[in-house]
Amino acid sequence: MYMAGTLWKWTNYFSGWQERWFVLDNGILSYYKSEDDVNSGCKGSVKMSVCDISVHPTDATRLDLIIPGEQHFYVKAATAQERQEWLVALGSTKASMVKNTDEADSVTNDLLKTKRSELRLYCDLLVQQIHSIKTVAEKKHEIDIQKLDEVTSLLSPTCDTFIQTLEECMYLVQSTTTAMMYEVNRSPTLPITDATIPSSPLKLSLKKSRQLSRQNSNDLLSLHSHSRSPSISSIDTLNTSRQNSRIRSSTSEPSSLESPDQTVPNSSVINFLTNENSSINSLDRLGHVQSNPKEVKQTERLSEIRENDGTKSVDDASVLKTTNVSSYNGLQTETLTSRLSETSFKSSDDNDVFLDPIESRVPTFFSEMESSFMDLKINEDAGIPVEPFLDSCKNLLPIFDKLNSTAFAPVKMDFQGNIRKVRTKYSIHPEQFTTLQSIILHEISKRQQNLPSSATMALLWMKRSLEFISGFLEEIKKGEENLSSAATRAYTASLKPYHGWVVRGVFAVAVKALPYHHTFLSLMNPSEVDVDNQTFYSSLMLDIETFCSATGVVVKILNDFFMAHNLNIQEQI
Ligand SMILES: CCCCCCCCCCCCC/C=C/[C@@H](O)[C@H](CO[C@@H]1O[C@H](CO)[C@@H](O)[C@H](O)[C@H]1O)NC(=O)CCCCCCCCCCCCCCCCC
Repeated sequence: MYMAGTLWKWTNYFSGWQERWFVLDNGILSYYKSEDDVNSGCKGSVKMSVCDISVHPTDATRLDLIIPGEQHFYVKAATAQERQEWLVALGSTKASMVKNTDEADSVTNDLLKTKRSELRLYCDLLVQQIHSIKTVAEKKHEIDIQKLDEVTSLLSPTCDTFIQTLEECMYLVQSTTTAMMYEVNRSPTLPITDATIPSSPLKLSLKKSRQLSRQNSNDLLSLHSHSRSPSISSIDTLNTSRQNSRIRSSTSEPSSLESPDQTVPNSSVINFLTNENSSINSLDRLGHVQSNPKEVKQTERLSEIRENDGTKSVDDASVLKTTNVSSYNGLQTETLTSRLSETSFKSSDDNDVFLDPIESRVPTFFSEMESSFMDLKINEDAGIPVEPFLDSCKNLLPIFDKLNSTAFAPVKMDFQGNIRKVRTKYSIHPEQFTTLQSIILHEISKRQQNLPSSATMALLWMKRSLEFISGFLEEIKKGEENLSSAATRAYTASLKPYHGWVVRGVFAVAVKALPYHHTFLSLMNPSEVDVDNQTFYSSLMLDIETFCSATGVVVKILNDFFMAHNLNIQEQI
């Protein structure tokens, strides 16, 4: 973490507050007479890991750094916002240093010691077994085949266990190293790259970081905790909202709104993704659209039609989506896709007028994704397949680059880091770890599930992140045009309960860097179509609905699993 800027430091009653140039680099905060003096040595410095940070009770620009029993630094920023930026930088530097040196390290070290002694044991066993084989084999004239079989049969499982334990050691070391480097480098000033570990922090002065602010009426300092039951799953919200936006089934009677010039054809609306057609282009896969752009002039019109004609739609796509969730609850889960595909075919068969959805749709960020949660084939026992899940998450990463602000760097790194943690674990035993749940169960059996570097924790935070993303998109779909408000509401209902003040500060900075609604829509628009085109807007809203619905199923399954295994840790980070 690197940060530099002007702060006023309390000197004494005679000189009062003196303007100084402060630099936070590599866990050390140093100050200089001025920016020009940076190369001629600092006037003082403090190591963040040993000092406490406190804010002044009445002065919103002041913060105090205290080395217990030794030294006090009283400093003031130019504005409350600048103080907040310093608090975030200083706080996260301190948090990452303390975290790495303390709990994570000691737990992992203990585990590594255990693993090492296990390895020693298997090694001794191997030596003994080879010795036994040698002894049997040396008796040239009277080789006891049965005995030989017996001693050699032990070799293979011992070798397997040895290798497995060795892999676990490597996993522990690798993920801890990754986590440590990742934590140390975690900073709102890092460049957004796809590199595994960022090589060097991007230097960003306060002047520059102020430019990040584009749109927000939120007060950066409003970091107070909101109470919420974290167990409320987003699926409940999804189900409720879905009831308000039913989509007509192929068999439903035409509603009064279905005059020929304004009909939303049944089949096209219901034509969600299909397994069978997965090779066809993504527009087709997500082709749940109006028949003709002219026919539905506004998205409000579309929802009006849906609300009005939804009452008879027992069989419709929205109900089916809910049915999938109910099926999951009854543990009869089919794939979301196969269920929807049935509907798609049924509706097309039942309708004489089946318009090609491609004609009336335009691509969106979602329809262009190579694969997403809509494509997940959830097992009958609700098992979530690992690779498709990770790919669906990975395909969300480009959004951070589109948002194009360093303020999202820590968020992207965390999300990406978690994908990597799960993938690393999966790669140890791809044949054994077929579902996310199998990975978690394995970690539980090894008592690794609560380690910061565990795949279980990574999945817990990924689930919370997906709840955030879904909540954010739901807000936009509901018509919220202030992205800060949308993000804040989604955040309050998903991640905030688990964040302490430092991380809430990171959110506050990120939310300030959000673009305007119109810019956001253009980021979701991969084609040349005008972003103000109504068909684009309608396509996007429908794609968002599908995305949120499919994500909701996954989140619900994970929620239930975490609850059932007492893994839904409530602690704040
Ligand atoms: C709309 C954009 C707003 C962006 C703001 C998003 C919310 C930011 C929240 C602040 C996150 C700060 C970064 C890191 C925080 C971590 O400390 C925290 C905990 O980390 C976890 O610690 C565990 C214990 O050590 C460890 O085991 C685990 O591995 C580790 O993850 N992590 C988090 O809180 C997770 C934050 C991730 C948030 C992802 C949000 C994704 C936002 C995407 C914006 C896209 C907008 C929607 C468009 C969608 C189009 C598809």
